[in-house]
Amino acid sequence: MDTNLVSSLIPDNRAFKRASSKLAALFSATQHRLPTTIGKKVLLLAAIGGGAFSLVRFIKTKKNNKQSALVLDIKDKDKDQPKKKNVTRVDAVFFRRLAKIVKICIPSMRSKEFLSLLYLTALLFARTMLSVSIAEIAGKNAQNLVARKWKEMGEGVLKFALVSVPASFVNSSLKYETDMLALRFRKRLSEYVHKEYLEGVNFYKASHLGGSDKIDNADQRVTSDIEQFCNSMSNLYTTLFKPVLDLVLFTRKLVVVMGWGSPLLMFGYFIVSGFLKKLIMPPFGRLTAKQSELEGNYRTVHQRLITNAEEIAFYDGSRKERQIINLSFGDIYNHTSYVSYLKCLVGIFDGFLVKYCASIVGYGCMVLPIYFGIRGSSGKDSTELTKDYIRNTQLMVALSQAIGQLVLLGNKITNMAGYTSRVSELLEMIKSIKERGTSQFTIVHEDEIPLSSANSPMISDKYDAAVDMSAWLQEWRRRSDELRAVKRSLYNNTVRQVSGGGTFVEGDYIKFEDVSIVSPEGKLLVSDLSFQVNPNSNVMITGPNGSGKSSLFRILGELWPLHCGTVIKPRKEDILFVPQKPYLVLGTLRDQIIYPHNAEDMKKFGVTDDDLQHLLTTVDPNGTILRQWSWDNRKDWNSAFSGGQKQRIAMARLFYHRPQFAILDECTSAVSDEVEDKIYNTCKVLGITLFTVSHRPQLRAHHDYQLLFDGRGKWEWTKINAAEDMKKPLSFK
Ligand SMILES: Nc1ncnc2c1ncn2[C@@H]1O[C@H](COP(=O)(O)OP(=O)(O)OP(=O)(O)O)[C@@H](O)[C@H]1O
Repeated sequence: MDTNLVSSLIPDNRAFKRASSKLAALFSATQHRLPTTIGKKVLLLAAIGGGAFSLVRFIKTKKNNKQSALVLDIKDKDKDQPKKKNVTRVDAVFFRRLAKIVKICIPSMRSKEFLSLLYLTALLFARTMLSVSIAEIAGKNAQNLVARKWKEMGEGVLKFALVSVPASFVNSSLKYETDMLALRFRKRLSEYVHKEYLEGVNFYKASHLGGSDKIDNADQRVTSDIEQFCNSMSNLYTTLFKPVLDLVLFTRKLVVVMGWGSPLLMFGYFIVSGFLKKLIMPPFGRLTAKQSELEGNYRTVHQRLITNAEEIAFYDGSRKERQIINLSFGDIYNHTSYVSYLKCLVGIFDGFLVKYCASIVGYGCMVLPIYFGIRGSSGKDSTELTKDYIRNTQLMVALSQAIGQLVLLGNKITNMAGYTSRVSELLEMIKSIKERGTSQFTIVHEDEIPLSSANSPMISDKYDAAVDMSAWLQEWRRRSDELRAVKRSLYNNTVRQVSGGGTFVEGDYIKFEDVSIVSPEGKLLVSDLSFQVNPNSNVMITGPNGSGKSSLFRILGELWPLHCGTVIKPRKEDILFVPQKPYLVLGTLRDQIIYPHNAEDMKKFGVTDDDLQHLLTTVDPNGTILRQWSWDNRKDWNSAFSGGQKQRIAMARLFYHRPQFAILDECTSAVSDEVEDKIYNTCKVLGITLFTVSHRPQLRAHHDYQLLFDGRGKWEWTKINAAEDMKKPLSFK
């Protein structure tokens, strides 16, 4: 502020005059330190450079954000479904939805939440009253100080100390009550959602039945989104109530001491700046909802990793899963940096218009009546003017803060619109599921199947259905032999950390020497196991439930430590595990076959979609999969495929990788005997040596040896005589 203007307001105060002239001297010294022209140039360059840098960053951030939205579509979402309406604006829909949720959070006037709201209101009211009285005391103290009235000054300080006790209590209680209100809202809303979501089989329908009722990231919505919504609602009440109350009280006070002119000027200013702000405001509601969705995706991919940890570990799928998780996090990173940047831009605007410009207008409002000597200021002495000045400054600052907070409230409300839409969608979808409960699914006729399915590779021009399959499989075997070295380069397994007391040795065959299988809980499942499997001699493993069949593979796959003995086995990438529970990765139909490879790996190996089609047709001759989906289709494959289709996909994956050894852990139980025979014959043609866990005697026909566990630690290794043993039960001798 102009120091001369201040001095003129307080003409008798010499100390103040001295201080202000020192300040003015300091100011002018700083101004003259740089030659003016150079200083201006430097400032101009800095401003242009800063502006250009900000612009480039803004464009870059915006571009990144767009790319991520295009590339990172990794959600378990059916793209063929029509888009759900997603309203995240602050409009009538928002207020309607908000009113519905508020009704759930505050069910009655006698509810805890309503009482909590009343208490919070009383605290807010008390805080404003205390602020007004602190402003009065501060003004009086300043007056007494300037007038050197030490006794009154002492009383003033004492009053200040007395007021500070309830002020501290009120401030801390306000924070506590706001948090508690949010927690109470969350309890109500969560319990309501739990009741609806877990009623009957709603949770199943919500996550497994497709269509517009399908809830994506239900867990994220129920846990995080509800919490965020309740926090923002509780905070909104506090931040809305305070400025409104301040506005009324401080305006009243100001009108008494300064008349209507100054407050009206202040209001006018904020109405204009509020309008300007609305013009430039980015769609923060939609961006907040998007942020929650991305956080939900990120949570989902981590959750999938935990749920399917064993299957992924068996497939050695960490590389692919890392890509998926990084992609999902990258999406969050890009989006968050874009939103932060927009917030920064809006913050610059807010700071300029709402804080600094408002202060300038405030000073104008305060100084002009004194300057022109209106409202009785002309006859006042310096102590009176100092008192007025300090009191009016505090009132004006409080008023401008109150109006500023109301203008800034727009940011909070748009943010809240995002959470409101996420929570409302959840409630609306659950309601729709409940209402649809007994309705039937609509039959879609062949000619109504969407275009993407009509493009399915089954009718692709390139695919030659009449090709001689056994010749094609021989050719595939030759090609995959050539590719083995390239595939090996994908994994860096030469140095392996082996935990436990036993030894792993690399070899061209599988051999167990005096190996005991011990469970993580220390239970001895099989003791001193010794056998050898050479290439092209298949082994069948049988035994009662829980006898340690899968555990044998956990050791072979190095998921469990080797307790004792020696295991000789080929490199990790030469053994493929096909677990009991077929694992389906997030991604396209193509990704399901080539897992844990990705599309780039497949291209690198020279494998085409037609090759994949041949492989899939081997296990799915009627085309139950390819007639429905094309290679680029993305689905929630766990729900989309039937049990048998999942197993067929797992087998096509086995043929794609064509390892030297394959471990089949009861993974053909859901396909017909005919398809099962076909699968085993194809493995023979491709030269895959099998290790099969099965309880079905007829599978002996495809195996050379049998390893039998008795469930009490004993085992038996026998040569299979298919003709004799076919009908024998699979029991210990
Ligand atoms: N992660 C684990 N922690 C503790 N115990 C485990 C774990 N995994 C398996 N077990 C135990 O090890 C034992 C053998 O399990 P395994 O899965 O090898 O049985 P299985 O012979 O394959 O049975 P099934 O025929 O039912 O598949 C079981 O008693 C099981 O409870």
